[in-house]
Amino acid sequence: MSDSVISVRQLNGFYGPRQVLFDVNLEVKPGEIMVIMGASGSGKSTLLKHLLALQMPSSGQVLIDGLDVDRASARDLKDLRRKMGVAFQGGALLSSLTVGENVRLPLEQNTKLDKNTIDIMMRLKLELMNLAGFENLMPAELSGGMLKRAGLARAVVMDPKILFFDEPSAGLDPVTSVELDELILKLRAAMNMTMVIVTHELESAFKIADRIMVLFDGKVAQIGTVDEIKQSPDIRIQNLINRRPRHEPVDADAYLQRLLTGEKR
Ligand SMILES: Nc1ncnc2c1ncn2[C@@H]1O[C@H](COP(=O)(O)OP(=O)(O)OP(=O)(O)O)[C@@H](O)[C@H]1O
Repeated sequence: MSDSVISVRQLNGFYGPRQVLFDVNLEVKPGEIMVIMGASGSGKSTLLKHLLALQMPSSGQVLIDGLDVDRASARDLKDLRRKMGVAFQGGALLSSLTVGENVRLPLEQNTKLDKNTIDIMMRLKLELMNLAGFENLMPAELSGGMLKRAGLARAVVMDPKILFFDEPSAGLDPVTSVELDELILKLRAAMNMTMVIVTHELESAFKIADRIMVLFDGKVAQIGTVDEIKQSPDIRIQNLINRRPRHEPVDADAYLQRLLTGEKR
């Protein structure tokens, strides 16, 4: 028995005949923030789809909160989905509803709670996201950072056990992005939620992650703490975190200059 909230074992994922995930293993512990990084096309979104039970393993196992998603009944999957909060870029707020109505929506659709209780829960989550008093505004009236926070409030309004967050910093300026990172940490502290976050932003990853998983071409390159990843002996990871291209173009003039002067790089 493992005490992991998420266990991925030897997962192989395909789109039709094309394999995009190869023998992926991952354990996420309760209350842990796991950040998934990797170049574009490395399989991050596909892995997320497996973790959300939107895609089933071709081989291998995905256990979420102890449930083997591939063997679970429709009813079990429905119950499982209630324990998962999702804040995705595509999952923007509904523009015709107020911020408050958007945040209330999951409670209205999935619970039989009365209006007052739903109201209190909505306000609590908005307050946690520093959006107290904004419930009557329309999404179009919010800034990019506020929209993200409102989306996050909606994702956690049902008190999920696990939060999945895709690209929290995308489209945000650096200051707003730092504020959002702080809110993510505050949220974890307040709700002791397990989180899986996909991000391209190194600074953000290093700030919020307990551990980072790095994917390359559908394979796990490394899973480790921030320090372990920073000191990784894997040259691909060093390239990723130092933002060097995979194959550095050779600058003939500079090379000749170094050769002539004996200067080291
Ligand atoms: N619906 C699909 N059908 C076929 N191939 C797909 C599909 N979605 C993704 N792929 C392919 O699977 C591979 C992994 O894609 P995925 O979107 O998981 O990567 P990613 O790391 O999330 O990329 P990005 O950072 O650009 O979002 C890519 O080669 C992609 O072209």
